[in-house]
Amino acid sequence: MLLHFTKMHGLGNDFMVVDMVSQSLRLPPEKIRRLADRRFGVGFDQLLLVEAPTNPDMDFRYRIFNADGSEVEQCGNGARCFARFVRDKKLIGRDRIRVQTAGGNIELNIQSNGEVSVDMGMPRLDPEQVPFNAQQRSVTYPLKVEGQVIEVSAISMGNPHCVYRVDDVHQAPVETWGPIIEAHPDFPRKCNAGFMQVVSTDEINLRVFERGVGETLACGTGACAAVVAGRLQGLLDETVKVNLPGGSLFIYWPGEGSPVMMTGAATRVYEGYTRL
Ligand SMILES: N[C@@H](CCC[C@H](N)C(=O)O)C(=O)O
Repeated sequence: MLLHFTKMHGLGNDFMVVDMVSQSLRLPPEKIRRLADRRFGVGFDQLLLVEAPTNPDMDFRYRIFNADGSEVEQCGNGARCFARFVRDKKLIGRDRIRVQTAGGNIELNIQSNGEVSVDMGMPRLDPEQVPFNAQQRSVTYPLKVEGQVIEVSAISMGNPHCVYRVDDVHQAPVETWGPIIEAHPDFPRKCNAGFMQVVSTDEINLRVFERGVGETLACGTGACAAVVAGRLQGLLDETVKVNLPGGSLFIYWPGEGSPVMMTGAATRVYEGYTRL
């Protein structure tokens, strides 16, 4: 059987996007891992499925699978690509698109310059919502990593994030501590490990070791979580430029009680068919 897909990326965080409204197929985890393989398959960080909504107030259901085959709740860079995909394929005629995800409903807005703004919803800050093992909510929490105790933020953007502030992202122990933090027992559903350098009150540098993938060139939900973490620590303004290895995003978060807004590029690379 042939599967039709579109290869897209958001700042180098790359996706295989599949229209499941007009195609029907089963993609078990071992098949997803094979497709994600950069030598034996198409190669991607996440597989994004475009489905009909189960909630009549929504336009689509957006499902996300990591390269390791696990289904996850949210993906920010993927959301921007999702918007471009459904618009370019004429699956919808509007630039404002409401999407249902396992991590909550989000709203996507395609702008006249082609960039996409996403209302990513409210950050979840209570430890049980992340989920994170702590007795009570705090701005930062101690976390034991390789015999050292570091201070981190634990935030859910629909999916779990740990944000650790470093002096210089280029020197940060992303390759060594990333996998340890990702699988840390205090994050019972694992987490995406962000390493954030505050450059000024309106700019940060960020590297993210993503759950189920490894370090990616960009992570949209990671950028949102980092800005929330920085704002709660009193370090950042409402609008922050987030520099990731693959490019920059703009994140706007006025504070608690408000949703996080993310704006950035979404790029189509090519379309293809692959045999399943
Ligand atoms: N690349 C994403 C996040 C994808 C999901 C993540 N790896 C997880 O397991 O939660 C983004 O842009 O947000």
